[in-house]
Amino acid sequence: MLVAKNIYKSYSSNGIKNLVLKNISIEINSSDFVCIVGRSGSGKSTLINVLSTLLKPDEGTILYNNIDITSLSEKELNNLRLKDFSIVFQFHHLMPYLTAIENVLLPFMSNFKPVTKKQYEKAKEALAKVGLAGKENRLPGQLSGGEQQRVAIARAIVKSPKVLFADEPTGSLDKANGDEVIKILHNLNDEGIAVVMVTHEINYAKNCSKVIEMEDGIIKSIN
Ligand SMILES: Nc1ncnc2c1ncn2[C@@H]1O[C@H](COP(=O)(O)OP(=O)(O)OP(=O)(O)O)[C@@H](O)[C@H]1O
Repeated sequence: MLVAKNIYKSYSSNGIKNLVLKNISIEINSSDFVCIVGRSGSGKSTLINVLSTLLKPDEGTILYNNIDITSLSEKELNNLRLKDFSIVFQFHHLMPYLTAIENVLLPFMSNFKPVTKKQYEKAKEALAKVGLAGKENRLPGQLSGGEQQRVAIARAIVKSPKVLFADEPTGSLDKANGDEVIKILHNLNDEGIAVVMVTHEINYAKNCSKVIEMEDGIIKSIN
């Protein structure tokens, strides 16, 4: 479904080019739960950002259902991100003055039309899926850190994406809340969403269908 071929990515600052991804090739299937692991600075976040289209690679192709998404226009990329790809970060990035359900409804608001009853029901369903039924009308500040992250996951899945990218989704959580988030991601994967996750927590990589180990910008191993 997602095939990255010969990806190179560098950052430039003060005229100095830092090559961070060096000839990366990977294949992600629709049923995969992929974990990207590796030392700090090995290029994990850069890789997930390139795969999820947040960053453009310098070289290489990324085929999504046989379409090269590296050559899409910004408008086409936005469509892809709204429809098929979704992203969860280490920090939840919720709007503090909107309730949980209003935050989850945000992806429906990109066309400035009023939210429909069906969309509201979908948002409620997404919150129930992450174990937050009954807490729809709480503000983020009235939820625990783990619950806030689960609202962010509900927001990411409300439009039924095909691929969910998660960059250190448990990074700011304690073990119990981190475990809960991982369980939710596995449930979503069982329901048919491909998951691509960066994690420092080697235990969380154990139940993944693919573990990609990064080292200094190259893939050290794929298991
Ligand atoms: N926006 C940027 N501009 C310049 N250099 C960057 C930028 N983002 C990352 N880098 C550099 O690219 C390299 C890889 O960073 P990246 O964040 O992808 O690694 P990582 O494996 O995710 O690290 P961590 O586990 O610490 O989050 C690092 O040397 C980092 O300093």
